[in-house]
Amino acid sequence: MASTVDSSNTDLFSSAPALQSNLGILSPDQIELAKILLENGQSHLFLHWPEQGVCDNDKLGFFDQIARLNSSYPGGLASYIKTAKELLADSKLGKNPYDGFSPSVPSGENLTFGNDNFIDMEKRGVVEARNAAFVLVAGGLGERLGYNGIKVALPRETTTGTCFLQHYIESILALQEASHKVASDGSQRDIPFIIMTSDDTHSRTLELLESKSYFGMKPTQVHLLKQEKVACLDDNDARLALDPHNKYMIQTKPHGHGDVHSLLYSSGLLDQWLDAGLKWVLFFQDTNGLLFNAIPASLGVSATKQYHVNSLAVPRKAKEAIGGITKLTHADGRSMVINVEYNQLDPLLRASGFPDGDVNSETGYSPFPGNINQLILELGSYKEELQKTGGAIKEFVNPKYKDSTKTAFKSSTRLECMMQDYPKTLPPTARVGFTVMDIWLAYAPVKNNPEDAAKVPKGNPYHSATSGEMAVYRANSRILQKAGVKVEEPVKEVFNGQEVEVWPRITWKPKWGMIFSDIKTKISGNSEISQRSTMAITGRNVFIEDLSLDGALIVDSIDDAEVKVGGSIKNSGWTMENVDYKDTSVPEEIRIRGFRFNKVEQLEKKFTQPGKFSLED
Ligand SMILES: O=c1ccn([C@@H]2O[C@H](COP(=O)(O)OP(=O)(O)O[C@H]3OC[C@@H](O)[C@H](O)[C@H]3O)[C@@H](O)[C@H]2O)c(=O)[nH]1
Ligand SMILES: [Mg+2]
Repeated sequence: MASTVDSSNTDLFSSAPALQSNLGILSPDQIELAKILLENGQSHLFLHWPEQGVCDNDKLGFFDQIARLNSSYPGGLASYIKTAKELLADSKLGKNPYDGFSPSVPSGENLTFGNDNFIDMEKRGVVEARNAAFVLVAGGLGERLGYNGIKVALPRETTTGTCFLQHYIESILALQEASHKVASDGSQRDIPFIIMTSDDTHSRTLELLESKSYFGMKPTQVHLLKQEKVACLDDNDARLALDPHNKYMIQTKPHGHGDVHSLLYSSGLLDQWLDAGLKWVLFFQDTNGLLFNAIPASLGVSATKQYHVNSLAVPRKAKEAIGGITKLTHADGRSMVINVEYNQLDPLLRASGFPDGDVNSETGYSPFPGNINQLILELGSYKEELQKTGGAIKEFVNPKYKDSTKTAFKSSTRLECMMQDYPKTLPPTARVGFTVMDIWLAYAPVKNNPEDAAKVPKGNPYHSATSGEMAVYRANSRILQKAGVKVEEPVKEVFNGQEVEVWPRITWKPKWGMIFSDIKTKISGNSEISQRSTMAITGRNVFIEDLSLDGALIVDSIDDAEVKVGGSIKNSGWTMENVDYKDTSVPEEIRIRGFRFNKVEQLEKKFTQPGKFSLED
């Protein structure tokens, strides 16, 4: 219905005379949006508007943005403002969002790398992988890291320089292939890969994919879903904030990774996946170089236990910036197992019979497992739930108040939501579980800049570019140790003010070995690798047999070449040089690590012909 200004809303518009005098330039739809704003206490947005004829294009631009904000939020701006007022009032009162619930330590599935159960779970996971879709949430700016590029373009490790996105794609492709090999009907299916982006990351993510031919994935296999930002709020009345640089624009900020559910729901992909027979949706975050060490076994757990929701977790250090998986039991008997975010765990515990708050137990860890925000959801029940909720996730607000009167904010705030809050609306019959794995195997995110990382309490993980890379070498070294290789123990070194274990710099492509039983088939005899060594395997059929490595070795081969890597290899190798993070003459992705390699000498072998070879060939 075309809308005009009739007698019933002259009152409304007379509350904003500057807007009223401009109604002539607005379309009926825009007038409708203006009404929504005025009805919801937003007349301040027009106070500075000059008379009609001045800056009219800016005014129309303003309404373009309002239309976007209104259509991209379930229930529109009116609903956003209403929720904001309620949450801001609760926050001002200091209301505990977990009121009525008491926390306790939940019990979950524990996996130990390399034992029989782990190996069985990995094999089961590989069978299931062909029924999975992967969803990467990568809309965040990474403010804590402060890196200027997109985080998925950062090298996971600098021995090969492979970036996170490439590693993720190659891991999914390796799983896809391994899964087809064991599929009973032998049919082929491409595992869908979804990336949630935002205005901050979208074009750079797309450019990276296109410039690298999607790292070998079919472009049709990859879908980008862009999340929109939400309006910022200036005060407890949820008055929308104007952009400090443009008075005809609302300031916006990210709404959080919880948007992924409504985006997936509205994309129509879930129905396609169900029709195609898929069973699992796996969510993961932008910078965890160890993640795919944990995927096959935990997918196996989901399948075996028939979990609707399976969250991956690692032992958590008190006050570490990762959420705690908690059992919350309500006075009325309801209970749920859910992530309590790291900034809320301490106050929740203090308010409910744990006077010391978030502290380590006698094990040296928090009794609450740490959420690594890798979720495995069963597709059927997920779709059913989203049909009820439309993908809306419980929101929260986290204003930073100027003072104890809690009336003014230090800077504008906004509503946020988190993807791991998805189980909050599930019925009590839902099978919600979690799987705990070793930190060295499963979790090493890159979130903190060097300065903040160096200030992390002693013994807590740094979550920096330095620790993220060192964790890849540690995990690979330990996996080879378990497979029978004598890998020399690490030395401690300090980079960018952080003391880390430096293991031999061992890397391989996912297709070389995705699960432990595969890796073991690639290793035989008695092999040893010294601490100062570097070993990069980029070929598939590379077999390590009676190798003694003290230096640097790079082996690349085509799939049809079978290469035996053995004998004694000794050279000057690659040394590590300290780099200061403040030294802007060094590229940012290197200096945030605090070291770079000096490639003094290496044995580099490439096998480009089919056949059987050994290193001497
Ligand atoms: O609006 C957003 C915000 C974030 N994200 C993505 O969500 C992921 C996580 O973002 P952050 O790194 O800021 O998350 P945080 O470190 O604050 O906490 C997150 O990871 C650690 C877990 O223990 C926490 O429970 C979880 O919330 C990233 O991949 C980021 O790109 C979005 O896609 N959109
Ligand atoms: Mg964050």
